[in-house]
Amino acid sequence: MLVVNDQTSGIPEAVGRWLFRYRSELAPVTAGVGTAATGAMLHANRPGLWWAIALASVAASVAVLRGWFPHRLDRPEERLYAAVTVWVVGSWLAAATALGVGRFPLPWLLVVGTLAAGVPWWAHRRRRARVTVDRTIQAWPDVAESIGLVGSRIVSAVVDVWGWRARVSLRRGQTVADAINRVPAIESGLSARPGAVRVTPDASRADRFTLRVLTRDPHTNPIRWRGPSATSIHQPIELGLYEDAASVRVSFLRRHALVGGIAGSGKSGVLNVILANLAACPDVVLWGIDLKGGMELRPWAACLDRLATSPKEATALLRDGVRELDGRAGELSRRGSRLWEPSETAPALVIVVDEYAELAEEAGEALGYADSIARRGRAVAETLLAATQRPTQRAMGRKAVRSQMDIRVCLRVRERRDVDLVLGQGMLAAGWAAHALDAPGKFLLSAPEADVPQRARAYHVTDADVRASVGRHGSAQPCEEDADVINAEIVEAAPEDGPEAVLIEALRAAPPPGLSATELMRRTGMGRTWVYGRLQEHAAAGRVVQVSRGRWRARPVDDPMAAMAA
Ligand SMILES: Nc1ncnc2c1ncn2[C@@H]1O[C@H](COP(=O)(O)OP(=O)(O)OP(=O)(O)O)[C@@H](O)[C@H]1O
Repeated sequence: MLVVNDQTSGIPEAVGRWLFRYRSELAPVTAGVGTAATGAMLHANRPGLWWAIALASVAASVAVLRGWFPHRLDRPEERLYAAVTVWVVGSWLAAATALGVGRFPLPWLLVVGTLAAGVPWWAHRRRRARVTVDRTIQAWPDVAESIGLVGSRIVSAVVDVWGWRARVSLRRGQTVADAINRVPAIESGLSARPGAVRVTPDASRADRFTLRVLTRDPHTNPIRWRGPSATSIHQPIELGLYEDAASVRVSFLRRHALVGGIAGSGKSGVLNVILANLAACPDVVLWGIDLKGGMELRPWAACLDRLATSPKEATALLRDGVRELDGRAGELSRRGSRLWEPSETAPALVIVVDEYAELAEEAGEALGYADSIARRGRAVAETLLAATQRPTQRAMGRKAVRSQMDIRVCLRVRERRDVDLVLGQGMLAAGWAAHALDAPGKFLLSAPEADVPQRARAYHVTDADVRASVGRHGSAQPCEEDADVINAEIVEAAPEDGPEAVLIEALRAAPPPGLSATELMRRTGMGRTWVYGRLQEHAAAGRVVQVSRGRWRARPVDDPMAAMAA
């Protein structure tokens, strides 16, 4: 008897629990039944109210359509659905109030209307996601217990385009590192796909973290590059997109950068994005070192003032980089300033080194120069941008280059411990799981403006994009001018000897595409500042023209543009 009682009391409870659990799915049916009951009640008590109900339903549907309420309906298609539903329900209710719920064809209309309105409701992705989140919040205490985060709570949760995110509060004594170490367990506890969960520390509270569950990977497809985001080194460069579609923006002004990742992880792809932006900045001069025979950087040759493809050239390039640095430092101290502000006439110098490990192996002497630039280059806007597979001590040389890298772009690494190698000690434990990145171009960025491990994917710069960039920003092709017809004024301005005489002679004899500032520095033996200073003065006096970005020559006498400028 006692058993029978237990069973009978258990059935309504189970049904109640089931109804409550599936309340969202049952909402159209509940609304249909509720509307019929209200119609029956109104018809029995206030049948004359039908016109007020009809008017109210029109007013309410207009208000919904205009977005006056409810505010969480932020998409036009959702508002349209809600407005039509309100109007149809209101109209049916008005008819039922006047005529009675049982009058033909009102019952049939109610059934058909409930099903018709139910289909979009049941199919709606955001609603289903919301329901999943609600259920997850309810089930979290059990999940937390089984994954070893007993006592943690979901404080709030929102659904987004790719899944949902929640703020999780930890029990006293638990840390974000505990959650990070349990990411695979969380995925299992939530029955999510492997790789779907992200745990991000909360910068303001050590006992909280953001849990992100991606039902779909936003980075499945390559993201087409949309053109340069910067026209000056003073502006941040957009490297790609985070998983929430926000762009990854980072400033390269006065910062050395390291791009690390296994072969095929997309290092050259990231370098291409950076180069495509820097090439569009007239206040930047680019030098390149590519000891893989120029395979990666040669397509950019026309945008590089110098390209070294052999150990000897690389050593000479970095040695000149140090000379340039010294020249700039001297110039700064003469001016009494602390920082070199890059401009078109005093550009920043960025030295790009593809596969830095080759440099360490084949041009040991060059490492000393690179180290010097890494330590002293920031103030004078002379920086390194290095890519390498594994930035070990051996690959980076015994010098301090790696520790000087302010920007770290970490693509996929093979082993967990390589995360710390690229990003710095302790980063793996802090949740920077670069070993779990699963497609080329996916990366984690550590920089002064990016201190949380958010996955991003670099823009995909195609070969055609590189060609277009080089065509737009590279040196001009030789033109048809007669190189011997030059401005007489520059000849008159020439002193008998000294660097000024060498400079003028070089500019006078320059071929139509002009000479780069680097070449002029080499010929005169003077620093960049001196060369640019002289060029500016001659250009202001109309004696010299800038043929293309960073290339100069004496003004031809029959150059009408130059004559106008003069
Ligand atoms: N952001 C990206 N989106 C999509 N595909 C990319 C992206 N970056 C690179 N890839 C593709 O991945 C492949 C490898 O890229 P990449 O050559 O840049 O890798 P890497 O790390 O420089 O390799 P290696 O060390 O061998 O030079 C290429 O086929 C490239 O097209």
